[in-house]
Amino acid sequence: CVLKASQKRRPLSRLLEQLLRNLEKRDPHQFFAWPVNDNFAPGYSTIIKRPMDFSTMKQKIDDNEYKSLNCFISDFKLMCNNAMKYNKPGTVYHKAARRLLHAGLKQLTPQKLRPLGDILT
Ligand SMILES: COc1ccc(OC)c(-c2cc(C(C)=O)n3cccnc23)c1
Repeated sequence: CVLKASQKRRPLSRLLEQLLRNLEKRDPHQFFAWPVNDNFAPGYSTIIKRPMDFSTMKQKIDDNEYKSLNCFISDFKLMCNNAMKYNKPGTVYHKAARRLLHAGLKQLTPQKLRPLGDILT
């Protein structure tokens, strides 16, 4: 069937959605799936000035807010670094963030992304 213009996804959006799905697989407990709630994380919104989570990244893709892959990667790093700032080392969340950051950046290396071709230039 022919896609209507409104259904056509921009090439960058399609790529970012694929990368996001792969990153989400590294968060099996879904600690990063939604915004962190101050009720479960006392003082979170005073300590973390720029919260980020996978659902917000998905919305930014849908709203075409990411103009480049680097902006997407910056939000991913921000999300993980927020967790390593708020949660003490040794906590389940700090460890999950460090593992997620490490695994995620391995998926986002130029070697892994080069096969996607000129979509990134
Ligand atoms: C225990 O189940 C959940 C479920 C969802 C969460 O965040 C979306 C979190 C969560 C995620 C985080 C993070 C990422 O810092 N966190 C910090 C303190 C207390 N809870 C959380 C935990």
